[in-house]
Amino acid sequence: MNTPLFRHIEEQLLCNGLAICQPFDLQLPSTPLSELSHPLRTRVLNLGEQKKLQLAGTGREQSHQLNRQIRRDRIHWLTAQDPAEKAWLDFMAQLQQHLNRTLLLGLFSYECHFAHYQPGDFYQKHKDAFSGQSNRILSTVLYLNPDWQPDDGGELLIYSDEESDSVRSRLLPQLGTLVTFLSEEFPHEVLAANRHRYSIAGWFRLNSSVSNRVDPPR
Ligand SMILES: O=C(O)CCC(=O)C(=O)O
Ligand SMILES: [Fe+2]
Repeated sequence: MNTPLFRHIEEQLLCNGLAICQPFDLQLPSTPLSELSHPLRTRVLNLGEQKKLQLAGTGREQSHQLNRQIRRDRIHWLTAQDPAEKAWLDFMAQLQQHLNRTLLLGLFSYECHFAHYQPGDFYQKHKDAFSGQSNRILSTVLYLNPDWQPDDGGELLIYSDEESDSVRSRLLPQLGTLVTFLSEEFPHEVLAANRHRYSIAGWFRLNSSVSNRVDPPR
């Protein structure tokens, strides 16, 4: 059922290391992303009301104060307990299977969290993985904001490489847009918005188990 979408992601990843899927892409007449996104937006709004979104960190050793200079979002990890969250995890499990079959990526697990950026919040230029130091291989972001306008800000900037400041893609966080990219390849940055900005950021990982110890997700 999701084959055209998965094939689109597969082909773009193969050519560019980066795949952008927009809900009204004419090449993808029946993308399920809009359908999946609505209940996920409702869910993250509820989590916000229940104060279940927590300040995010960027690494265990870093102090809270330093984190605040790098990223300002609040997060909540998805689990299969909630039906909307489970639907997203199931969908990503299908994508994992597809990419392993077609691109032989050896993706082993997927972890993801909701993120809420309040007006003015940002995430400075960073990479999600550094070669040899992490088993995060593929990053994904699904956006959950209906009617996002260019004036609202909050774009995701994806840079060509570490050295240059040349922006390869600039993306509005529009409801149902999904971006997938190789975690070690692309530095990226979230610009401050003047609206509340919701998303699901996730990572496929390789298995880095040693001596029969299976690496836990996260
Ligand atoms: O929300 C986005 O556009 C990207 C978020 C991000 O880069 C991250 O959470 O690592
Ligand atoms: Fe990131």
